[in-house]
Amino acid sequence: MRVVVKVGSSSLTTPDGHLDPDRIGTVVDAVVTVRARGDEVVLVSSGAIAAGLGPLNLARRPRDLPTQQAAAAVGQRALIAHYSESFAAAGLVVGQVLLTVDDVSRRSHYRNAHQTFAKLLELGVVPVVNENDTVATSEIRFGDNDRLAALVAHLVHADELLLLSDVDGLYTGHPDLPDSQPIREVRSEADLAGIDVARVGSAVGTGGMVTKLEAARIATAAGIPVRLTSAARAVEAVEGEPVGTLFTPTGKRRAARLMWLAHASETRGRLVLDAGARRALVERGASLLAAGIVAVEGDFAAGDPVDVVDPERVVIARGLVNFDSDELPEMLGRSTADLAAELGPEREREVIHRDDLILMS
Ligand SMILES: Nc1ncnc2c1ncn2[C@@H]1O[C@H](COP(=O)(O)OP(=O)(O)O)[C@@H](O)[C@H]1O
Ligand SMILES: N[C@@H](CCC(=O)OP(=O)(O)O)C(=O)O
Repeated sequence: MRVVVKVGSSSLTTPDGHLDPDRIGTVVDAVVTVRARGDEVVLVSSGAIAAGLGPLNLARRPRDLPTQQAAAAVGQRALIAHYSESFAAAGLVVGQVLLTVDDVSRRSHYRNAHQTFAKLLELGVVPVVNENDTVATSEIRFGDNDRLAALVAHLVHADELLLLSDVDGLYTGHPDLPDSQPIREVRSEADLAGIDVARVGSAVGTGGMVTKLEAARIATAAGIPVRLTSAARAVEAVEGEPVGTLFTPTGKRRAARLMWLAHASETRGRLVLDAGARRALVERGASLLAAGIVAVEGDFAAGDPVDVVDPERVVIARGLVNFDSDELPEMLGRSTADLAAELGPEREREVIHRDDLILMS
């Protein structure tokens, strides 16, 4: 059994921007409980920026990226020092893993990260993961660690993802509102209809409940169950108590390549399909041929991820394109046989092969 535990900034730090030893202690206890029964655990911990505020005399979470990066550099050191000491007391060694979007979205990096985790777990280390905030720029930033945790859960082939926050589960509306009711189980998207997650959460956390639901969607679609509860109930959660909200799997594990394609990659352009090509992709699971494309938008190279949109510009799929954006215009609407005859055999390929295509709905 392999568990990924993700804990948010609001559950680890005091409002004045320092680490809260008692609250970190409950998370450490949960990890130690998992390890004591012989299971493996990866800890995804936020809190670097929040823990850097106090030492830098910053009153609140900075809005600008350079100050966030500086705070993260200071706070991450304190965070990992605290974890190292706490886990050492239980005889466990900590390894720090700082990831960028590229590490979970580029195929070669993904493989590399997978091997690193495999070795750390084999050696009995507790990997403590965070985004590499000090180098991540705004364009390539996760920002919140919820989605990062879901992608890490897929990366390490986790059996469960535990999201720990300052709230003890999902509610029908903001938990401060008197009418909000707890939700014990989410089995499909339909169970989320009418649930209000619009209001943001704590002052130090990012994304609120919205990013947690996104993380739950990513993980459950890949066959990984997700439990959302408060950090205070972490030990009960890892002991299998039915605390918080359980999101049950909705899909099966997918190839890592398709996982990052759907959830982590940034597309470089769009291919607009005609109605026939749309049907071929959606109903028959066919590859995308030049004959069914009516327009090409953006500037991309062969191998880049692109969005595939229908005539109304609704995204229906994402795929790895086999041609550069400047090669495609002369190919549009033409049959594969024509392309081969007029432009050479290298143009005979499908524009996106079905194995490199993922339907988005
Ligand atoms: N429907 C809802 N159910 C539960 N919490 C909600 C809901 N809508 C908004 N929230 C807010 O989301 C917050 C958790 O998000 P966040 O502060 O980003 O946490 P973390 O730092 O743990 O990632 C909760 O404290 C809560 O105030
Ligand atoms: N990587 C950032 C995490 C950002 C963040 O606030 O995430 P979260 O508290 O999980 O919503 C940090 O360590 O400060």
